[in-house]
Amino acid sequence: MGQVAAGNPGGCGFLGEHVVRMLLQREPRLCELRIFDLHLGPWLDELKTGPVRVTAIQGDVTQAHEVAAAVAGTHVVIHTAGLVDVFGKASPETIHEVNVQGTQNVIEACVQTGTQFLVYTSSMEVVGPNVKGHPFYRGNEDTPYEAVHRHPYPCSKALAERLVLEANGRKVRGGLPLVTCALRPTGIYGEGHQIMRDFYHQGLRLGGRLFRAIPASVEHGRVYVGNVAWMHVLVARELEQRAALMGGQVYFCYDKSPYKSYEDFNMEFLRPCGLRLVGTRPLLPYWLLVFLAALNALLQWLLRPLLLYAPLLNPYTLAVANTTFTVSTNKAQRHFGYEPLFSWEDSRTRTIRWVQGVESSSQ
Ligand SMILES: NC(=O)C1=CN([C@@H]2O[C@H](COP(=O)(O)OP(=O)(O)OC[C@H]3O[C@@H](n4cnc5c(N)ncnc54)[C@H](O)[C@@H]3O)[C@@H](O)[C@H]2O)C=CC1
Ligand SMILES: CC(C)[C@@H](O)CC[C@@H](C)[C@H]1CC[C@H]2[C@@H]3[C@H](O)CC4=CC(=O)CC[C@]4(C)[C@H]3CC[C@]12C
Repeated sequence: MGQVAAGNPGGCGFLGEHVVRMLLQREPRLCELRIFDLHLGPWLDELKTGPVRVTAIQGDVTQAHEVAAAVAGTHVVIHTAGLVDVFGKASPETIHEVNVQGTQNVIEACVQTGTQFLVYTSSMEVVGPNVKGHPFYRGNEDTPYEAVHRHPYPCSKALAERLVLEANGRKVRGGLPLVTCALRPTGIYGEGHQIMRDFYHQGLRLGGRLFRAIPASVEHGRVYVGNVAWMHVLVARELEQRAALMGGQVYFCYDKSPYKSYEDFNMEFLRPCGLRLVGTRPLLPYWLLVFLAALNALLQWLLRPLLLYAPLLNPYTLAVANTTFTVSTNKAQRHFGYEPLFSWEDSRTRTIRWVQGVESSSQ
């Protein structure tokens, strides 16, 4: 692959920023990087002084013409843009419009303008946990699992992923085949993770304590944002040479992060920052948590005309947190030589430092 011009819809988000920085640090053939996002970050300005031509484009993936203009002339597109909402902040229609129609617009832009390689950030949620609460224990890309969803977010990710995979092989302008690939991160953590910041602030408000709501036995797969970004860069690099093997494939994003409950895993970073998790088992019975989650959903609906009430606890987040979902796979290693760039110890240290930075900035 010669000189590379890459496009990154969603490049200003939590994952997107790490993908942008990883591309600039570790892709020597990159000559131009276009960052397309609804909300451009101020940090982009510091990137424009380097050897790579960095272009920040403010735009909306739901607007096909804006996407086409941004994609035209690129060699590869890394599509991380999305509405990551499981808290009821956006309507189901908006989630669908951004995540599904927006992805369709990215695909069509590649076809119409001749971009041959598309990497899509999918999600573990395409698989599960399903509405029946079936555990997915150390599963891989081929593990049979009844992927049944009702929530708008997982539904939108599953639809978008299917569009991307079905587009593999379509002829783009110029007659060459489009080569697509979807990456499925499990719960991403690291510098910039808003939910981790929310948990930290919640703990500060509660006198340095968080109260266990989920049994420690319920394990949730997590992956460090730097390793997810690295996997995206590797796929963007290898997709051309390994098109026959990788085209139309899905890959879970994984690293050496330990399998723990969502709350215990968060405490790996919050405990060194002075918080403690109260209770070796859930302090409230599950039926009461279900009631409180339903009450939050009712309050959100009643208050919507006045204000946005979107707490962490709602029926969906409780169900997901309470269902084991862990992956164990090496498909990415087998197909394109992926090895995590950051060890668990390094990932943990970097995340702790970031939370401590949140601590100092909020004092
Ligand atoms: N955060 C997580 O734990 C996981 C995230 N993912 C996926 O990774 C991707 C990135 O997620 P995060 O970085 O966590 O989310 P984020 O919300 O931090 O970033 C999403 C980015 O997309 C942009 N965006 C949203 N709507 C847009 C639109 N209409 N037009 C253009 N840009 C738009 C946002 O401005 C933001 O910069 C998403 O596709 C998400 O589904 C997958 C698995 C886990
Ligand atoms: C209030 C308690 C029940 C608390 O434990 C709730 C935690 C809850 C906010 C998180 C538990 C599992 C998370 C999701 C999981 O990591 C999978 C995801 C994949 C994505 O593509 C986007 C984010 C998320 C849905 C993630 C969101 C936060 C949780 C539901």
